[in-house]
Amino acid sequence: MASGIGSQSTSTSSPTTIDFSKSKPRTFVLASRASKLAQIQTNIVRDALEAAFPALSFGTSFMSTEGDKNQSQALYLLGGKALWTKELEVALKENLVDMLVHSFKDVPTTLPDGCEIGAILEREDPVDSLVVKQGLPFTDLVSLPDGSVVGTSSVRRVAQLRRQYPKLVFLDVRGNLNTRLAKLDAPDGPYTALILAKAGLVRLGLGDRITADLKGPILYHAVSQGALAVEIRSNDQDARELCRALTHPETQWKCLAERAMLRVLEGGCSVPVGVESELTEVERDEGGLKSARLTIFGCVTSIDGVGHVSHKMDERVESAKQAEEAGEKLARWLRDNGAAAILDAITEDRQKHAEEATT
Ligand SMILES: NCc1[nH]cc(CCC(=O)O)c1CC(=O)O
Repeated sequence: MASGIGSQSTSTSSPTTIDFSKSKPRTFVLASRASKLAQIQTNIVRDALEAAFPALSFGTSFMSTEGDKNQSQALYLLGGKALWTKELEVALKENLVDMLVHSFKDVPTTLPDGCEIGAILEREDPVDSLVVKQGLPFTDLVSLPDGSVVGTSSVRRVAQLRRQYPKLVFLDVRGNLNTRLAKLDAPDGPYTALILAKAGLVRLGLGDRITADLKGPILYHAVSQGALAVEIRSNDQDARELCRALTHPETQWKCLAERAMLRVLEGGCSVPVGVESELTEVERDEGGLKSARLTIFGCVTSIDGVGHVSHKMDERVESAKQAEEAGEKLARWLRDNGAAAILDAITEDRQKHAEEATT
């Protein structure tokens, strides 16, 4: 019998009618990256599963991914690969684990064959936050002195902020959140401030480090930022059934619309695409979310911050699929109105760097 942490799951059957009370006991192993944030997020999902299915048992397993190991190369150049998910997906497919817990924004818009998103949990506040070095008096981006060094490894943040704050200097900063904050506060360190996702700080109990929240039009957040997703094997009916109970439909509709936009723009996790979405006039029935008005804003910015295309759409949607279609439509508008040229230039630049690195 499978039991304990990191144990191999032995159940491979997929019953057509699921009756967990009668089926053989099976421990569902949840897995994620090994960072403190990833572990906290995995525990959030495990707690939710235990609360919903008290008769079942759940274990956890943590591993490091390429994104954790490769701390030297700029994320911009590593862009487009499944940096934070690939090793985990291999373990999932080999039945070593059963459910992967991801920050949804780190999940590529196309999943490997045999894997699917089973659950999308309620989103934390998706905005980015400014975190100023301990002891400094600055309260927002405007108050930072000329030449201040702002740490972030995200091309989206750099591109959007360069446009509006040419006085600031942007510098890569890598490592998990605690490492980054230690680099920020180091007395002789270069950084005056960092830009970090609010959700990660809040989940780590570091919300008191937030100096200011940044949202549009100053900074549009990343696709799916702030939401957790659970990835499962497509043939694991039991896991799918469990996951269904965890999904927060409003978050699902918004995040799927945002991801559909990104997929059409053919960007990975590290392209300068910003988004904000909202559901209003929400109608519900016994089946859950029935219809809502989806307002979705999307933008694509060139790396130097000079080129910028944005658009906002508003549509009545009656399913997750229709929300995705709205996201796709927004992406096509952006592509046809200048985003294609910006993204092509980035692809070319990445290829140039890759060639230089190998010759
Ligand atoms: N790989 C970075 C990453 N992926 C998810 C989060 C934060 C949590 C979230 O967006 O759900 C972060 C840290 C950050 O961007 O500051």
